[in-house]
Amino acid sequence: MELDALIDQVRTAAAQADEAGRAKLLRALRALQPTLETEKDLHWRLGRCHLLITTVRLGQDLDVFRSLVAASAADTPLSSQQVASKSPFPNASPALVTRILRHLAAMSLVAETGPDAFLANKATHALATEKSEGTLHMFGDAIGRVAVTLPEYFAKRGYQDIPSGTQLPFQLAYNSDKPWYQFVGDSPEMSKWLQSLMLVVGEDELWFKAFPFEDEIKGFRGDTVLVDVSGGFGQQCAALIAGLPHLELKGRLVVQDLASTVDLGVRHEGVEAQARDLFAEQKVKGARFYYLRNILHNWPDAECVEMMKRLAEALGDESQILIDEVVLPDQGAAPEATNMDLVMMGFMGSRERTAGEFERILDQAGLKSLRTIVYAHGLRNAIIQVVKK
Ligand SMILES: C[S@@+](CC[C@H](N)C(=O)[O-])C[C@H]1O[C@@H](n2cnc3c(N)ncnc32)[C@H](O)[C@@H]1O
Repeated sequence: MELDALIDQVRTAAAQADEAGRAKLLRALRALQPTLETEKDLHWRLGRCHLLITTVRLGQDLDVFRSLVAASAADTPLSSQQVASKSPFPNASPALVTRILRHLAAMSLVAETGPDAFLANKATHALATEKSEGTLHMFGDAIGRVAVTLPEYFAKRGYQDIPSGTQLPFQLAYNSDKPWYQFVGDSPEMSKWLQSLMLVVGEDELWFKAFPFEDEIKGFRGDTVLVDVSGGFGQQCAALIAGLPHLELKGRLVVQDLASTVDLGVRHEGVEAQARDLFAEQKVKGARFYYLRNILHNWPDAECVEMMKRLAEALGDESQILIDEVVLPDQGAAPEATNMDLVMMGFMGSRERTAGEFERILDQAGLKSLRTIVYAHGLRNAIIQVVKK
């Protein structure tokens, strides 16, 4: 009974917490889990990892989450047979769908309201969107495929850290010679998955709510307020326009990316899209901000120095660079960040970095940081404000 009261207290605290409180509680509960688990529990938990994401992917392919969300709007639970019949594959086996739904319910990703009766819960709603489908293709198919090659890759190479290069776990997993971003550029499908992932990882906490954007652009006389350097489909520019409407940023924002990304044609009103390679001359000169979000972690140090030099050459008197990246603390990094570090290693031979590691890159490019503002509680993304030395 005492335990029930305690669990209720935690539930209430979770419901009432702000973003920082929520992240703190989640960290504490994660840390608590291994102290509660037996050896067997631990092995079962690890043993479920691969199949969990695979089952979600199967559920998305079969529109399980979308069907349950629609059923929940009418408050009418669906059976496995009904879920199977609503899938894009009318011959899908209800027996297979039963197995999938049972595991999803066991993992609290759908609600089981009775024997063979299912509805949506909070997680189901999150998994029933196009961006979630793209994100889980990335996490499940692409990242999963690279992840399972790591033991073989490192065994063959005597467990050395990856310096850089093109013979990475990604190439082994995909049996390809292409660097990751060339591979993405040749695959519109993969490109959309990647941008979905970028959308999901960046949508909750907006950097310009913590960074004093409005104050910083006061008195700026130039035309271009911000160039989102390799900004994908321009998600951050769109968020700026929507989040700070009174600043009238339309027409003063530029998003640049590889031609293959720009050619996919996703546009936002008031945002100019330009094809530009990161290592080519920056033709937009003297913008107030050159903003790079999740770019440096894609590249080894030498390439980072080169791309920063190209930006340094374009800086005017009022220009600055904003690097939006995870900054790893010297101790106690978040699991999202350490996970992403290993993903970067496997796909691009690159890494997440500490403040000191960023500073060394900036120094070699003739730049220095003014300050660092941490704005996201999960990944602990931060804005590093950079000027010429
Ligand atoms: C991790 S995504 C980040 C996208 C965006 N900044 C965001 O945070 O949502 C990396 C981006 O770099 C782009 N990219 C990769 N190689 C590039 C290159 N050589 N030149 C320009 N852009 C490149 C990709 O197309 C992709 O949009």
